[in-house]
Amino acid sequence: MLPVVAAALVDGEGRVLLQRRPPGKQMADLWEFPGGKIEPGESPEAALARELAEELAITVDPATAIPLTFASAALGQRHLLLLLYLIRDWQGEPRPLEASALAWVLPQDMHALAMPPADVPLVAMLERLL
Ligand SMILES: Nc1nc2c([nH]c(=O)n2[C@H]2C[C@H](O)[C@@H](COP(=O)(O)OP(=O)(O)OP(=O)(O)O)O2)c(=O)[nH]1
Repeated sequence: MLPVVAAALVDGEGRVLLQRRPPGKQMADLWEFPGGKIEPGESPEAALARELAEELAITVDPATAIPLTFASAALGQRHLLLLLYLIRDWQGEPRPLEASALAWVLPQDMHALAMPPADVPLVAMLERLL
């Protein structure tokens, strides 16, 4: 089992921040929610704050991360459990420290982007929940 946390960072217009996976990585060039693997002993919220600092150079208070929904999907030989959190407050302007690009996208417009298979039901949930 691969536990992963990811963030739906939402701006005042209801757009969500996506990042593009860089070339050379697994699932290169797909658009994903910022986040990553939970390390042993780490809480999901702490992992999320750490990943957002590493990937976007923003500061998030783990206590303000709101559990939104999750995805459960096969990923090669492993099984991905992706916990998606809603984040409305952060400090700093997101910068693509690891991604090849960032984009603010309305959930309804995400269908036009190539995203990991596990993210497809998450997009449908965002359309209903945001
Ligand atoms: N962050 C993120 N990961 C996703 C999404 N959808 C999805 O299937 N994943 C997968 C891709 C990766 O296998 C895993 C996330 O872990 P990661 O981002 O730390 O993995 P990675 O391969 O990019 O990095 P690494 O092994 O070099 O540390 O979850 C998503 O929307 N956001």
